[in-house]
Amino acid sequence: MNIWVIAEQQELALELTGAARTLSGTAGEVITVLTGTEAQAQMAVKSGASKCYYINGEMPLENYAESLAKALKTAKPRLILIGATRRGKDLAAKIAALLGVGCATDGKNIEFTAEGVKIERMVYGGLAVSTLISQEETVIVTVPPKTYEAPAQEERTGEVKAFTGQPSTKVKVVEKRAKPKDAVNIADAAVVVGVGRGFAKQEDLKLAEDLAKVLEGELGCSRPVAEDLHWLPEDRYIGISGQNIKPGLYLSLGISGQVQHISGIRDAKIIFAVDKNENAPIFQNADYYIVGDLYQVVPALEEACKKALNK
Ligand SMILES: Cc1cc2nc3c(=O)[nH]c(=O)nc-3n(C[C@H](O)[C@H](O)[C@H](O)COP(=O)(O)OP(=O)(O)OC[C@H]3O[C@@H](n4cnc5c(N)ncnc54)[C@H](O)[C@@H]3O)c2cc1C
Repeated sequence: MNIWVIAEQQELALELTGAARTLSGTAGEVITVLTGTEAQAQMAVKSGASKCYYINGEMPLENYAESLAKALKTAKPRLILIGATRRGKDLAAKIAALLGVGCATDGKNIEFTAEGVKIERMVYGGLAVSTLISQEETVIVTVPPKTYEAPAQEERTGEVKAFTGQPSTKVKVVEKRAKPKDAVNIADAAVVVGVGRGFAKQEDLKLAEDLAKVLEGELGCSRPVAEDLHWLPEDRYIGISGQNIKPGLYLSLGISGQVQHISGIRDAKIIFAVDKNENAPIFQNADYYIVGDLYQVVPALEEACKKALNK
């Protein structure tokens, strides 16, 4: 089975290339297209790509929809995996329309079966799983970061080429400025301390920061803390429209636990929640919890952790 992978982020390109290699078996071709350098493309080959095209130009990925669709029309892969970043989702919709094929968003547990390509997707904000079988000749699936593990790099050879298709856009890039971004990616943190609207003031987040420091963890938050209150950067909010995290420990402080937040913490190994409302929905998803005022509980937790960890 031939599979194309298209991703704008290096790590995601490797995750999807590894998944595609497993799905296609040794005989199938895996063609990866990534935005990046030749060296990054070489890494995709070592992750299982038979060929890798790199796009190292000025234009964002979605502007290559037409030229990529042209290449895909000729190649006719059975499956096209596209990294579900904002740009990737835009690109997937455009390519699906140009090729006239179906597009399943946020897919996981993808399998080739006798009936077709089986794809699982979370629906209703993560409350249910829908299973689709695509019997089309080609199907597009967008896959969020961290759905698959990036494989170990192996000594492999494959073709690496600059993508020659041109971007189609009337927009001209006049200047590029890096968006101020947190150096930390909470999706990779082993311990995440999540803060919610249970904190009355921004200064009070210091309590959570201190606890996170003792636990050598990172601070995450609910969406309103980042988007409405602007107390933390947007790449720290967790949930269906934010980050999916997979820490060993997620410590939720003053977060009610609405389904949109829970969707991002489902893969945490241990969820520990603190909320003053004994009926807070977060408790239904927590392994351990304390009903109490976080202004009293968090300093006590910090002390207890310091003692337990000899800090
Ligand atoms: C389309 C859509 C997408 C969304 N996506 C996301 C998403 O990705 N991520 C996300 O987080 N949200 C998302 N939301 C918002 C979500 O529905 C909730 O509104 C949000 O998660 C609530 O944030 P919160 O728990 O911090 O605040 P609240 O719901 O207000 O909860 C605050 C909690 O703090 C507790 N509390 C108050 N004071 C104290 C105290 N002193 N000590 C202890 N506990 C205290 C309260 O009992 C309460 O449980 C989305 C909503 C929509 C409609």
